[in-house]
Amino acid sequence: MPYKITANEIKDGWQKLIKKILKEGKPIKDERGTRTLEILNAIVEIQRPFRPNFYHINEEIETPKGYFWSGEKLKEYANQFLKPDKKGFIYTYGNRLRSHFKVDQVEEAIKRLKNFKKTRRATMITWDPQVDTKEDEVPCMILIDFKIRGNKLYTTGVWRSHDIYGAWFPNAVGLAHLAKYVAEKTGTKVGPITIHSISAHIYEVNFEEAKKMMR
Ligand SMILES: O=c1ccn([C@H]2C[C@H](O)[C@@H](COP(=O)(O)O)O2)c(=O)[nH]1
Repeated sequence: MPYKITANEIKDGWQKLIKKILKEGKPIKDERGTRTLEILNAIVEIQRPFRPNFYHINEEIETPKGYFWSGEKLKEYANQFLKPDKKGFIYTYGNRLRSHFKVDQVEEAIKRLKNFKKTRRATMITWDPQVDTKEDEVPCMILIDFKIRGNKLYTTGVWRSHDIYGAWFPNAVGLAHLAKYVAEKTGTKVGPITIHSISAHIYEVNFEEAKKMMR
């Protein structure tokens, strides 16, 4: 059975998911020989990824206290979701979405949403079978989908494999920034963001930090 979590903000969704894995995760050794605790098919819905303020400017995403992803580093990472340039990395999500396949999937999705608001076809992928069936470092976020319903933009991301302590939070912030961009371009409001992690795991080296973060 999938695990369903609903949260107001990204930070709350992350904490609830960590708790779930620490409590119910099964020990799995991955193909690098590293120990993890894992649950399969964790689906987290974040209802308000951005905390609105009175004037709707400088909307904020709160970072968990003491967490190593924050400030400029987090902003820079989140921006990568929108940048076509992979800047020497093996892959980046922005590159896969906007340039790698010789099509800007973000702009194409926006076009479809503008042409027909309730379209079910505003979907983007990152997995390139030509490359990713052979390489070791391959994208974890595989698919992003947008739906407009009631003038709200619903964003869904699917991760084949998700490091919940080390990467889920910045990944979610990146997805939220992408959603914001698409919402602005389509004249909609950022609605819920749903993150489906097929393998949701925490590495053994992070167990203690993860527990501390829950206090
Ligand atoms: O955006 C990313 C990129 C990587 N990872 C994590 C997931 C896994 O812990 C690891 C990749 O290992 P494999 O699933 O490829 O073995 O990196 C993420 O969580 N998010």
